[in-house]
Amino acid sequence: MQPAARAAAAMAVLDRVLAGEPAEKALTAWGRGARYAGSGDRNAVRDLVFEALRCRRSFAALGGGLTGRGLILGAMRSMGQDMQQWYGEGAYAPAPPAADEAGRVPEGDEALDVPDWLAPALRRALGDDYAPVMQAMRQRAPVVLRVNAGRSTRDAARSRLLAEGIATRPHPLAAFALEVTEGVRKVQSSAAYAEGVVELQDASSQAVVEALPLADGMRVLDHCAGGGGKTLAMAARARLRLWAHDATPRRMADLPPRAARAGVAVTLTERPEATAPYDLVLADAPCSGSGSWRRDPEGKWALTPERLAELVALQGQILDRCAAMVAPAGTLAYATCSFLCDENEDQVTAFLARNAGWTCTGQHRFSPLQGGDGFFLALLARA
Ligand SMILES: C[S@@+](CC[C@H](N)C(=O)[O-])C[C@H]1O[C@@H](n2cnc3c(N)ncnc32)[C@H](O)[C@@H]1O
Repeated sequence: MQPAARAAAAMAVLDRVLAGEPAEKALTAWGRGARYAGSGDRNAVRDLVFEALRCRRSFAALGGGLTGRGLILGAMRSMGQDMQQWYGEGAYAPAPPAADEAGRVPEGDEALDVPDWLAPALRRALGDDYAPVMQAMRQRAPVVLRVNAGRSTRDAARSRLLAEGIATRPHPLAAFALEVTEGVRKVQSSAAYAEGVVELQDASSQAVVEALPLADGMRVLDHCAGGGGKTLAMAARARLRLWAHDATPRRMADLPPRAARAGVAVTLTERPEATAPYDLVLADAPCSGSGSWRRDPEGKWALTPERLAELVALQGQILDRCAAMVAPAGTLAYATCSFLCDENEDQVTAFLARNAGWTCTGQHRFSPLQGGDGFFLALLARA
């Protein structure tokens, strides 16, 4: 496909997304109908779509409207290009911009691609880092691997990956983190991945697990396990007795094969209370996801004040439920991939006010300026 045809395809996919279809679904539907598209074309269309979604507000301003066409026109203009270059590319080239598609230069929160209603809460949470962090959230996220300490050292894993055409460099945020610098698309088909030497995991996610007080022999519950990224990272840190729970058990469907690949044992449970108490309970709670907007840009535009209030209430309930399962002198670790104080520090303050006999022994914020997603971790100790 010519660049013009790829741009036209991205416009059509974006129109479906703007009409309410999830981006992955819209891309799959386009891919099924585009048998002529090779893997390079599919990757290029996908990259364009996700870039336009990360920068939806500013590109719509630059491109003269919130449509698939406006977003791609805005993307071109943000790179100092215009559709002129495509006019020779035949029938698939988008039509030249009309007079009412001139667009305008975005300013302030519009230029930072922040929804107006969220800007005050993000400013409060991020302070002087607000603008640089929001700029960072407009960029594509790095691909980071976690070396499985049970299978390899970081240096040995780097050599293995390099032999398969995947170049990496150590990531400063976590001891076993490697950032992929070349060969990103080869990772999931590599032998190193298939044999459990490496897993895909954001650097802040890894740093959160490194900050947990884990030791051999501990009984540990991952209460919001999802696909099990943190479950497996915890298993790599110490010899634990490990349980994983999720309110939607099918989200854990990949966990048994991933655990087998990594060579660790995890028990999935629908009734975590039945095997309580635990020395440590991790509540990696459902949240706004504001810290991972680079990976899930649709989440930025889908969030509403009502949904945020629901999430804050749910986080409080999860914390209280988890607290009841922590053994005396044990730890409740509360994590979110959110920037917002409502979901982080304020949630901890409210928990301590509701629950006597607990103290907060540490709070950490991980910033995208350190190279990972935005994350928050609070360690709560039971007296
Ligand atoms: C942030 S994700 C977890 C990501 C996961 N820990 C990882 O590292 O890959 C939050 C998870 O919480 C689950 N969840 C939502 N409500 C829950 C509840 N009330 N109790 C337990 N899990 C819940 C969701 O299904 C989702 O999988």
